[in-house]
Amino acid sequence: MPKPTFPAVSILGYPRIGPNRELKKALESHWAQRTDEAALHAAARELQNSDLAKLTELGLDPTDASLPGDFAYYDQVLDATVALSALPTRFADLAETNGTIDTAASFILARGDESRAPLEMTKWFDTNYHYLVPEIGETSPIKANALPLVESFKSHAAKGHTIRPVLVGPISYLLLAKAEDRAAVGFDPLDRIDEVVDAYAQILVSLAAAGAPWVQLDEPALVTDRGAALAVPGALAQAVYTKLAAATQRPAILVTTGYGTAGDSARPGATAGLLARAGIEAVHVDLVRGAIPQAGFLGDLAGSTLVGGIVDSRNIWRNDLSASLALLTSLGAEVDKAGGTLAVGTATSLQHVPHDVALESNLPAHLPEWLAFANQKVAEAIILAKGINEGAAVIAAELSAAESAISRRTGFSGTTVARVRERLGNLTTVDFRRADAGIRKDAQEQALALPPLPTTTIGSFPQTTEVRAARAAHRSGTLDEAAYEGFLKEEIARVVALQEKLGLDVLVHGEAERNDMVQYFAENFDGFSETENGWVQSYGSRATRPSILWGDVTRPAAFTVPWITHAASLTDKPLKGMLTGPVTILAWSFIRDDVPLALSANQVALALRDEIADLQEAGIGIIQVDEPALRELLPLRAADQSAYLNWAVDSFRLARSGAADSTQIHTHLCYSEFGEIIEAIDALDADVTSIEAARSRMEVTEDLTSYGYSRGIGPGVYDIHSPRVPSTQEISELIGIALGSLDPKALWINPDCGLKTRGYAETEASLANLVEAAAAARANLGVSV
Ligand code: MET
Ligand SMILES: [Zn+2]
Repeated sequence: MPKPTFPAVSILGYPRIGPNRELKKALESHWAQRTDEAALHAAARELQNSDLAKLTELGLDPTDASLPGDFAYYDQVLDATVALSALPTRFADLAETNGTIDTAASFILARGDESRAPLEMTKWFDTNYHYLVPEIGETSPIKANALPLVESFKSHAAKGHTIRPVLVGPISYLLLAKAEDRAAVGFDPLDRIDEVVDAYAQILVSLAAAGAPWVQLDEPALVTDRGAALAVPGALAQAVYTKLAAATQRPAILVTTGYGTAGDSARPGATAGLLARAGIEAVHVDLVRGAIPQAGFLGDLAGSTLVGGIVDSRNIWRNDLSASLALLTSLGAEVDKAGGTLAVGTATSLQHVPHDVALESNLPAHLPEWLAFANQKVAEAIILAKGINEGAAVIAAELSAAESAISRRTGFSGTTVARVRERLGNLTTVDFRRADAGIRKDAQEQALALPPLPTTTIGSFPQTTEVRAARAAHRSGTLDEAAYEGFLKEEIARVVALQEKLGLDVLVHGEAERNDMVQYFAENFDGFSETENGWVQSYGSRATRPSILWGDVTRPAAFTVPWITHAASLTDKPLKGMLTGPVTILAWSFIRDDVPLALSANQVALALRDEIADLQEAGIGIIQVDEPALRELLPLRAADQSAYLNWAVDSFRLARSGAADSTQIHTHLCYSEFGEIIEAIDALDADVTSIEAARSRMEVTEDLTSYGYSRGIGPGVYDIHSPRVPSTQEISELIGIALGSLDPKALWINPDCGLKTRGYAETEASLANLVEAAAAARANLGVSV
């Protein structure tokens, strides 16, 4: 029997939060017990219906499974945990009598309860989306629960939408999981693949019985080093998909491999051929981040469809339709030769981009025509499918519109700024280097005269309702410039007085003027713009609004200096100036696709370098350049990592190398495990590095010491992610652990991260304990101040 052909055009997934963040509102009011579960389901269903109606209106066929059924209340990996009833042992009591996980239980997995921490959250591949990490042990249950998928399919079918249920695939699910704490040493979640595959096979049968013609299994983990090794001939992926393909009575299967190149990167396309020969009907390749399948590697596609993920779903730029059409045409010829059919799709789910450019009314005039958010991208995929199937002439108007928009983008005055390019061109190695650490240390000791084990914070203080209200009022024009400035100055004075009262050694201004540590910089640099409604899901009900970097970066004027010098004028203690580093600014913005990222990083670095010079000039002797996202952009394949780390580290060094020997440069890292990139952290050559460490009980301190890191280090002594106040005793213990491997002269005492999400009550109590624990540690060392 010939295999069914996949629709000529589809998308892998669509933003789930709603154009007006409807899902956020529905979830949060349910969690706050303002609405019951039925109301939540109704609101979610209404949002899904309107999203599907929108996709249909844009031109996806509602009857042939072109519409992705990728809805998730919280997270797609959590939904796979639900589909497998894979309750971690520590949550075993949440199981229904038939072993399944219901909606209420899934929210406890996601958010924890009084007695249990939630599932760990971690970044989804190299994106800013966070998924809930499955915890799998030798005996944790694995039992198919197709009901939520079946019900969703049926209810949409009843409304005329034949969706294609989407599920994280079995290999990726287990590769994204971690072993339960209680599992035996050496146990690997992948040990349970056979049971997981059996459960998937049962889910497929249930979906077929419900009438689903297609199902989508996402296998992005096949693009990582570990997964890639499983996606070559004779390895696990072949066995798993041969087994699933052999399931009787199942929907046709699309396997997707977004975020890079699946399998052997020297043989792009080979994994698609392998899965097709295993009996899978459609295989997707990422043509944006992954390598283009080359002649010969696809081998025999055995009548399958290759879905070419040509529309970038990680970024917001309008597609260069002519280039895409050319690429698809030549790929189509290869696919044809290999005995397959080419269809058009997106590189990954569109969950990483906002809904619609049409929702923006405040962008600078030149920008909208350069952009494509999710809805525009759907239209682009449809146009490209038309182009390859009916010929370029049919889409001539769209090709030429895209071409002229792109040529206006290239020619726009801010896209390439000669003086910025010239300044970059004139850089030499000297611009990336400071004097030896030892020389700097002596100069700083003289200039700053800090006590041993200096205490400090990471920068932000609680962003109270009043702070947010004042910012909103300023934004909307009801609070004028002078009144807003007055408000912020008072807020800074309060924060400085509080730190003096607490007895902290190095003070900060508190960051009340910043809505967000990246957006604030984007607003003050030229080359960036902010959206009004460009929300992208970060995790659960949370969304961020990344700025858009569209041009060469310049700094019209000093902008942090007034706030920081105001703070400094109110105290005799040293005041630490606070900046966000180049990598983090880029990681949390939409970046350019017309220049290398390293070039943008150095442009941001130069803008920061000028700000640092101005801060120093204004008498600020300590400056922190935060790089919490340094680990996040690390490429998925080891072979690509050192090139990234080189430019990332260089951009940091460029930003701070204008500082005098006596100016103490700090950096701050958080949000992930940094063990893997210790060498790069050392290469940043900051005078002091504060780093998240409390939850891992100072693990990183030892890693750093054994690497030979010898400059200042502030491993966080308390976790700021919850309102819990750490006792003095607890903090003392962590300080003790740090002192076990560190030179006391190098140790700083600080929390894990900024305090902006905390309230004042717990902040004051926690910092008081921190100061007390530091004093006790000094006394133990036989020093006092
Ligand atoms: C995510 S890192 C945050 C650093 C920033 N300076 C703050 O204290 O909020
Ligand atoms: Zn942080």
